[in-house]
Amino acid sequence: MRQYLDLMDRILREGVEKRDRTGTGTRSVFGHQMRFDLAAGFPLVTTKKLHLKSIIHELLWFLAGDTNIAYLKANGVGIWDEWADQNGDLGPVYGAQWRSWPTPDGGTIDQIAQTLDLLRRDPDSRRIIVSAWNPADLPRMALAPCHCLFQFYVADGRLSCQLYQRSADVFLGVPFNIASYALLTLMVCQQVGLAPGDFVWTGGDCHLYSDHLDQARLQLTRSPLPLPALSIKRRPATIFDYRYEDFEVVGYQAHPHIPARVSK
Ligand SMILES: Nc1nc(=O)c2c([nH]1)NC[C@@H]1CN(c3ccc(C(=O)N[C@@H](CCC(=O)O)C(=O)O)cc3)CN21
Ligand SMILES: O=c1ccn([C@H]2C[C@H](O)[C@@H](COP(=O)(O)O)O2)c(=O)[nH]1
Repeated sequence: MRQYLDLMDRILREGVEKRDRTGTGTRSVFGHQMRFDLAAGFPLVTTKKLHLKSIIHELLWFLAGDTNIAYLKANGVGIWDEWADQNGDLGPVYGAQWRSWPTPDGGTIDQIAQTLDLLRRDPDSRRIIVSAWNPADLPRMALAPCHCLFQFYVADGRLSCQLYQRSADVFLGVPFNIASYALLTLMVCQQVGLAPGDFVWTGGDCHLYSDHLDQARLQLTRSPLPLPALSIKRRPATIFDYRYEDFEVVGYQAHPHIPARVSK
């Protein structure tokens, strides 16, 4: 994961100080791209230990179209707690937009089902896109989508995915976001019968919060370890039928975890 260390290093060297919505303050660069060959290993950060558990459950929760934290809490995942209301609701965030984007006539669009259908029918299409950025719904969302648009691409029997992330908490959020989309791409590969290609991460406002700078510097003193592999133990009937137990990370070696405060 040299790519990830390079991004932190770039922000520390070139980043400008920038105030932000949360009041914490950041160092920020605008526009950055990283590429991960999914055939070369699963891109899970090795310079601090990450728990794939939260990442897997969050992705299954998005795919289920769920926007209430009850499922996450039931599985010991607390990453969305701070943003939920008294009933656990987050408003029409990722899951709602992915699975039931509202149409003007009162219907809904299942962007995930359409994406799998399009990948099978017309893999050369340049329109295989899922967008969570729904301006009409933004006022009702607890947090505007950060990973807001992704596109699939098929060439030489390999499936690639590119994400546009408009706002990137590089220390806490980005390791989650990379692993999550890498996992989603492997699941889609399995479903449509393609080999894994690249995951391309494109960031807009890429920032380190001012209370993450020491943690970032500590991480930069560490050497990346070989990437683990991600094994999917079963081929479920559809993209919506995966369970937590279907996934296993094999050979994950990592430096110790580095705690950090999340800005709200
Ligand atoms: N400021 C901010 N950064 C984010 O990354 C972020 C938000 N807000 N709001 C919405 C979601 C929630 N996300 C989060 C929230 C917390 C952690 C976090 O605390 N991670 C810890 C371990 C948590 C765990 O596995 O239970 C870490 O050390 O990675 C990560 C992503 C990503 N998003
Ligand atoms: O998946 C996620 C979700 C959120 N973030 C970060 C990026 C920002 O630090 C905040 C969102 O604040 P905005 O003012 O709405 O940009 O959360 C992330 O990195 N990944």
